Amino acid sequence: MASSHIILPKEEEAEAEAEAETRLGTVVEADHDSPAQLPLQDHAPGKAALPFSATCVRISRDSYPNLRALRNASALNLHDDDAAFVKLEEGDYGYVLDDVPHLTDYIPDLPTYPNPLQDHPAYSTVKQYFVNADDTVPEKVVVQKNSPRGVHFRRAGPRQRVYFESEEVKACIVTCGGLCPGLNTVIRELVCGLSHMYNVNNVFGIQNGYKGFYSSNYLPMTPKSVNDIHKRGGTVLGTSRGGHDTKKIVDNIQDRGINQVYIIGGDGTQKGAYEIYKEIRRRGLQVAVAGIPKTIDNDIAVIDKSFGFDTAVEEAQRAINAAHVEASSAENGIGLVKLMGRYSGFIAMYATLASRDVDCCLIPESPFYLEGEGGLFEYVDRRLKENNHMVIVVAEGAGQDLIAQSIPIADQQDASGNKLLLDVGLWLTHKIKDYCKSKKMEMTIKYIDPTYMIRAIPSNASDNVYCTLLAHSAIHGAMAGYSFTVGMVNGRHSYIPFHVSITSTVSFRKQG
Ligand SMILES: Nc1ncnc2c1ncn2[C@@H]1O[C@H](COP(=O)(O)OP(=O)(O)OP(=O)(O)O)[C@@H](O)[C@H]1O
Ligand SMILES: O=P(O)(O)OC[C@H]1O[C@](O)(CO)[C@@H](O)[C@@H]1O
Ligand SMILES: [Mg+2]
Repeated sequence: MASSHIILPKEEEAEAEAEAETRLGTVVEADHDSPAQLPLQDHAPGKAALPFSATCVRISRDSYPNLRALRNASALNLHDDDAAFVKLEEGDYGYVLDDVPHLTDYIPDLPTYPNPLQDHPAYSTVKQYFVNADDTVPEKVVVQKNSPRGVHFRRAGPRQRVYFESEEVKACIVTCGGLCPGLNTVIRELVCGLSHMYNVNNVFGIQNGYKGFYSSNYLPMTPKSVNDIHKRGGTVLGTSRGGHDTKKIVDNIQDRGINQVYIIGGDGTQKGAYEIYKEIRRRGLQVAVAGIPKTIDNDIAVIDKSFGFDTAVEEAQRAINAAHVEASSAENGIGLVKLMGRYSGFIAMYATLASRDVDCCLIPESPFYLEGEGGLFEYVDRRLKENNHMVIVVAEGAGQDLIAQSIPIADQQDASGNKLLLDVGLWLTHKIKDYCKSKKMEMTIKYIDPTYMIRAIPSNASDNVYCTLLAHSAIHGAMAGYSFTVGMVNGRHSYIPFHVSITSTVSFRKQG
C-alpha cells in the first residue's frame, strides 16, 4: 500500500552572518508497488531531499532579539538605501513587527475617511468585519517554550479608516511575467472589489506588462467588462518580460493621476514593484502600491502557497496519467513528464505525491547523477526489471548542470534576464535510450512536455476563492494607505514588506 513519509531533517548551518537554511527531505512511495526514488549523491536509497516542507530562515530574522542585526542592510540582503524603507517595531518577549510602509511615512497629516464598508448592507452587519489596527501575523508558528515571539507581519483586511476618498481613487492593474492560472480571477476581483466594496469606478488595465505603462493605452475596466474573464486562462491584459523602466513608469503614473497601482507577478515583478514604490516615495506621491504574488513555481518562500499552484498540479495529473498508460502498455515502457519549476520542484513534487504512479521525481533542489551506484540508470534498470515499466517526472530546472557538462552552450537569457533553461526532458530521453541500447535492452520511452498546458488554463474552484480573497486583501491595504506584497502567511492574509517578498524567493519553504 502506498504511503509517503515526510520528513527527514537535514540541516545546513551557515556562518553566523550568513543565511541559515534547513531542508527537510521526503520519501515518496508510489501507489503501484513502486517506491519512488531519487538518486542522491550520498547514495541514500529511497530517500529524496525534497523541498516539501523545508525551511528558509535568514539568520538575521531568526536570531532575534538582535534588532540591530535586523536593521542591518547586509543581514537583510538589501542595499544600504533600501534599509531606510525597513520598518521594524519591537514588542514584549522578542516580538518584532516587520511592518509595511504607509503613505503617512512621507506625507504627514493626510486626512482619513470612514471606510465605506461600514455603511455597506453586506458587510456592516458582520460582527468584527474590520481588523484591529494592531493585528499581526507570526512568520513562524512552531515555537518553543522559551523562544522569542519572533517576526510578525501586519494582518491584511479592511480598516475602520481609509486614506482615499472613493471618488478620488484612480487605480490601475498590470500583469507581468509568465502566465499562471487565476490571473483573470485576480483582475476581475480587483475591479469588482474596488467597485462593490469601495465604490471605486475609475480602474484601468495596463496592457502587456510593465512596458504598457508607457507604451500602450490604458484600458478602462468595469465590473461588466470583466464579468466572465475568470472562466478563461491567461490574462486579458496581456503580459511580458523585460521593459521595466522605473522612471518612465512612474512618470506615467504621475501624469495620469493614478493613485493605486496593483501589480500581479512573480519574483521579478515584485522587485519591479518595489522599485516603483521607491520612486513614488522619492517623488512624494500619494500613491499606494500593492503587489500580488503570482508564481506558479510556488517559489516565494514567505507565503504559504501561490495562487494557480493547485490548478497546475491538478492539470499535471493528466500528463502523468498519459505517461503511465503509455509506459504500462509497452514492454519496458518509460513515461517521462517534464513539469515547470525553474529553481524549485514544487509542481513536480506535488504532482508526484498526488499521482502515486510516479517512480522517480527529479527536482532542482536535489542534484542527481546518471551513472554508477545510486545513479538514475541503475534505478531505471531496477524498476524495469521489477515492474516492466516506470514513470519519471522531472522539473525543468533539474539536471541543468549535467546537461551543461555534456552539451556546452553559452548561457542565454530571456528579456527579464532569467536564464533560459535547456530541455532536461529531451536530454534525459536520449541519455536513457543510449543507456538501454548499450545494455542491449529493448525499451520504449515516451516524453510528454505539458509545460504550457498546465499554466494556460483557468483556475480551479479553490484557486478562484484564493484569488478573490487575495485581491480583496490587496484592495483593503491600498485603501488604508499601505504599500506591500499581499500573501497568506500561516493561513492568514498578511501585508508583507517588499524587502521580504523579494529576498525570500528561494526554493525552500519556511517551517512552521
Ligand atoms: N530586479 C528587477 N528590477 C525591476 N524590474 C524587474 C526586476 N526583475 C524583473 N523585473 C521586471 O519584472 C517583470 C517580470 O519579471 P520576470 O519576467 O522575471 O517574471 P516574474 O515576475 O519573476 O514571473 P515568473 O518568473 O513567475 O514568470 C519584467 O517586466 C521585468 O523587467
Ligand atoms: O516560456 P516562458 O513564458 O518564459 O515561461 C517559462 C517560465 O515561466 C515559469 O512558468 C514561471 O512563470 C517557469 O517555470 C518557466 O521557466
Ligand atoms: Mg521569476
